[in-house]
Amino acid sequence: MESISMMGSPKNLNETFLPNVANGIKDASKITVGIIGSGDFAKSLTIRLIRCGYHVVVGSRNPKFAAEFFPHVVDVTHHEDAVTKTNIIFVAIHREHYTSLWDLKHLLVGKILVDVSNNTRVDQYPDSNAEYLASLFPDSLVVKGFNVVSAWSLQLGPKDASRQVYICSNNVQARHQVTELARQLGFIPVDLGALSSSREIENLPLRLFTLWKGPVVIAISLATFFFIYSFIRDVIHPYVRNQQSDFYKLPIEIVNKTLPVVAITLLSLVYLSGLIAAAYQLYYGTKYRRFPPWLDSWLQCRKQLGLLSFFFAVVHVAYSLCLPMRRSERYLFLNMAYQQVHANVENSWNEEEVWRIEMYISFGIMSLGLLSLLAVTSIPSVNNALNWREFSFIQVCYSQNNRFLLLT
Ligand SMILES: NC(=O)C1=CN([C@@H]2O[C@H](COP(=O)(O)OP(=O)(O)OC[C@H]3O[C@@H](n4cnc5c(N)ncnc54)[C@H](OP(=O)(O)O)[C@@H]3O)[C@@H](O)[C@H]2O)C=CC1
Ligand SMILES: [Fe+3]
Repeated sequence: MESISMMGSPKNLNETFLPNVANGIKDASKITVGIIGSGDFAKSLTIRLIRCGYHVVVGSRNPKFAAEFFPHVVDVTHHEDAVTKTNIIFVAIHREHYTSLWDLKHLLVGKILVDVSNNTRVDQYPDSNAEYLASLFPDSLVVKGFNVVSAWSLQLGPKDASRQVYICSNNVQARHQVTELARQLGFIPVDLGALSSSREIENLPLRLFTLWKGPVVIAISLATFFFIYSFIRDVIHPYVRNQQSDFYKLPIEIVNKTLPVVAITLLSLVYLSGLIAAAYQLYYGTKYRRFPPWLDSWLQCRKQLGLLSFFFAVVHVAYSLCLPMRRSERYLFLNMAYQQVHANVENSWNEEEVWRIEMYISFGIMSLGLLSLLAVTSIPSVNNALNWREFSFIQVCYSQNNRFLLLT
């Protein structure tokens, strides 16, 4: 069997050197994968590769010292020796040190170099690290991948860590081989095509809740606005007019008045974007015209707006359930009872008020139930399990839910 550990000139990449379990041609135990660098990533990747049956050769500047940190089955050697022993080499060093491999250029011809590097800032360099590596070694087959998994999650194993890895390369064969290797290591490879995607892949770990930023800012702005409005209306205004001090309402009542308004406003924003998009298409008489960027980003973050709406609704429910527990509520209740006795009123039953509150609570619970259903279906694994018809059904439930919420 032709193992990639065979020495010599560039191999024919049409011939895969990774194990193919399906037809039993290859055996992982006979395959050597190279890693340049002996840092955290190299150590974790080594452990994962060994667990999956691969043989690993590590290239280090100081192999004697580095060998102490690797299992004894790992061949820790000099860079030059390591790259001659394998055809697939993980470059687990930082971009600044790529040039240190320059002397190995002739040994790397036709070999797969997997660039796993990350940057510390988005778009830190004019070109991506993988493109830079490809420019240094134009005769090697550079593949970008594995940078989205941390050394920690590599060690934990596929069950406990994020499983998707994004892979791209200008060489289709090399890309397929690394994709297959990722699969063998228990990851879900996502093929992003040519190496030009590497910039996007390198920026992925640096993004911080990209789609959440806008909705969170909107939610906080709305909450602040409605909180100040309710505070002025329910606390400041009675104080200025009648010298009535209702400042005790601030922590619970005013907050609880703000929450449902924010929830329903966010929910309406979810649907408003769709309506505006439909109006836009009707106005221009075509669905093939691009939406303006603001509408595009609005449409993209509907899920986040919906989930934030759900969050505010849940917190509102928790606050509302706690309302009768308050000391202020008890005093007000006693005062009311006293006034009633004083006024000689025997029965204070108000049929209209009773019905209003019964309906209010019932609709509130139903709305929350339907909102929860929608929140659950937004979880990717649940969403993937639904077919198009089931998804539309949930959407109809969701629009009914809006009516419930408006009624409440
Ligand atoms: N750590 C992580 O969780 C992740 C890391 N990565 C990427 O993996 C790569 C390695 O990261 P990590 O292992 O954490 O880094 P480390 O700093 O732990 O290790 C880097 C390795 O590079 C080698 N090195 C250091 N200086 C030089 C030099 N001047 N010339 C040549 N080689 C040098 C060293 O190996 P030696 O002394 O044996 O030569 C060192 O062990 C980086 O590109 C990083 O972005 C990607 C995803 C996650
Ligand atoms: Fe309410």
